Amino acid sequence: MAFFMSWEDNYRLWQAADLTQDLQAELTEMAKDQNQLVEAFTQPMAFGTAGMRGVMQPGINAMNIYTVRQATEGLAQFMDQLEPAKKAAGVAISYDSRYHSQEFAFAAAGVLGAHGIKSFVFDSLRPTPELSFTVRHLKTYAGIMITASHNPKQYNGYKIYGSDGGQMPPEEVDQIVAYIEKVTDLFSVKSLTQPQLRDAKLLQLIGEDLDQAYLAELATITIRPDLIKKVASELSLVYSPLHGTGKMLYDRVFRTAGLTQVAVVPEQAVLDPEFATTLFPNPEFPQAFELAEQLGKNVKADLLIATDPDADRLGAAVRQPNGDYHLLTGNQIAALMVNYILAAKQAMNQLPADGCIVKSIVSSEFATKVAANYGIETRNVLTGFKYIGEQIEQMETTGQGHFLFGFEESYGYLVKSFVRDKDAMQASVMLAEVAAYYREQGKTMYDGLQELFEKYGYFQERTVSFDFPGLSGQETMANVMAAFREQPVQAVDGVAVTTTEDYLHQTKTLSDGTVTELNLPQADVLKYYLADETWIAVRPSGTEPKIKLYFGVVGKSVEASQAKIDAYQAALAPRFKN
Ligand SMILES: O=P(O)(O)OC[C@H]1O[C@H](O)[C@H](O)[C@@H](O)[C@@H]1O
Repeated sequence: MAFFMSWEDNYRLWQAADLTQDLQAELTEMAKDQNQLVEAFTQPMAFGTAGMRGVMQPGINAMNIYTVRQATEGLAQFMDQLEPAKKAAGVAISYDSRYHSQEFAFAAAGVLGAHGIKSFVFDSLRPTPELSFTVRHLKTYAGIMITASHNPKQYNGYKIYGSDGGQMPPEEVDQIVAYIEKVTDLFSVKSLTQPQLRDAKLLQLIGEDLDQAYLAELATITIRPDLIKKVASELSLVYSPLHGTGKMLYDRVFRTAGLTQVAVVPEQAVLDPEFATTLFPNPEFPQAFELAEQLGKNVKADLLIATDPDADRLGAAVRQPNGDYHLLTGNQIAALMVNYILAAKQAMNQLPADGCIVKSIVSSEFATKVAANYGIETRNVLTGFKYIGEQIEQMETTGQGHFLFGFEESYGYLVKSFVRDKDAMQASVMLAEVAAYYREQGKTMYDGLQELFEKYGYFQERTVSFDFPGLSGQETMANVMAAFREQPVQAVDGVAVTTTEDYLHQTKTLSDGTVTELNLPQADVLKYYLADETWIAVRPSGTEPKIKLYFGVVGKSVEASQAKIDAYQAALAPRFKN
């Protein structure tokens, strides 16, 4: 498929192709709406924050068997020019509960097989973090995860992992993308069938063997098993896999950690590509917790946990004194875990002097402040867990720094480095242990959060998204970002901006005009620091057609902090008008 062809030419090629029956029918349906054709046939899919993600439909800007083969052909050609041992190390492949996920996984194996590259494919769906673990455990050269994470059911996606188990960083992905772009005829990519792969010994199914190895590592997450044991009979949890891969392991994960009172939300423990009980299978949205809350009230659960369909994100709600549930934000969950991990390790004399936590530049300073109290450094990276993975790799190869925790505000956390992406299985165990910690003191996690607020300040954050769908949306987003640079923000709601960081130009500008260089990779992000400890960031999302506006404030109460955010949001909102 030529990339510089008009959408009409691309569309004609697809019309003439011998498509699968489903895609043929969908193409006929799409023909009724020219806008849809323009969207699907103008430009190919891009690799964003978390790989390639798009709606499942015909087209070059869509997820379908042909674009999956095309992407894999690029990876295979890239691997062809590696030294033989690396190529021979093969590729691990997993997939989630979405429509076509398994089909795409085996399609990828088929293309790799046509290049003589061996695939290790899961016998059924497994979490993204388990795939990351598998790449490291089997020492494969790369990994592929077929998932659109928490996106709606119409979407699917393709993530590539490097041999360290982290999502491949942009420099390597760019090399692979250069190969992908050369695959101009999507319909002639060679692919072996499963029997052919097996005959050629280029396919190995994996499953229980990897589960056991991963579970053995998960068993090491608990810092104080004694604590859990002590309160296990009273600590009640509700868990929901939101119709996805968390279902495969949660039971054994919690049991291994010593948690005995775990009730699963039965309707959401059904593997379902429709995600029928959720508006969005995303634990960031309160609606995803409706059924968990009902069950929680029945069993008087202390803690509700939900993981997204590929089990890399985790959301949680804690019981308040009146019996209602309080949804925690990703930043609060991280602060609670950081506080517990550091306190427990310090008490056990296990806190390394060069320990550090890693977070993204759009995540809260709450955890930073907690960590500083224990003398622990916080490193900041760009959005994307791959950058946290990169830091871990650096610490382990240089011996400088000791990874203690990684997180992003977008509900992603990592406790231990046997996985190099966010891991909701690890986080589930750790959060349950935090609940046990408070329970043992006769408190709830809600009380614990209030204590942290009182000690460190009432940190509150909010992420507001402005949607700009379609090709025209891309242009509008570019204009909005350009306007932020052309008419710089000097004050917000009357509060002066003291520092502006522009990650695209890699500059840090103080209000007196002094400019210094930022030492993070280039990215379209602007971050403002205000005179009152507030920070505000703005960036186009790398996974969805939207601009995200982030606020982080500290105040004397939750209400005061929230009121500040309201005022700042109102002041900046006009900049996002179309
Ligand atoms: O803000 P975005 O670019 O949409 O990314 C939001 C999140 O998307 C995915 O979950 C990535 O794995 C995360 O690393 C990222 O934080």
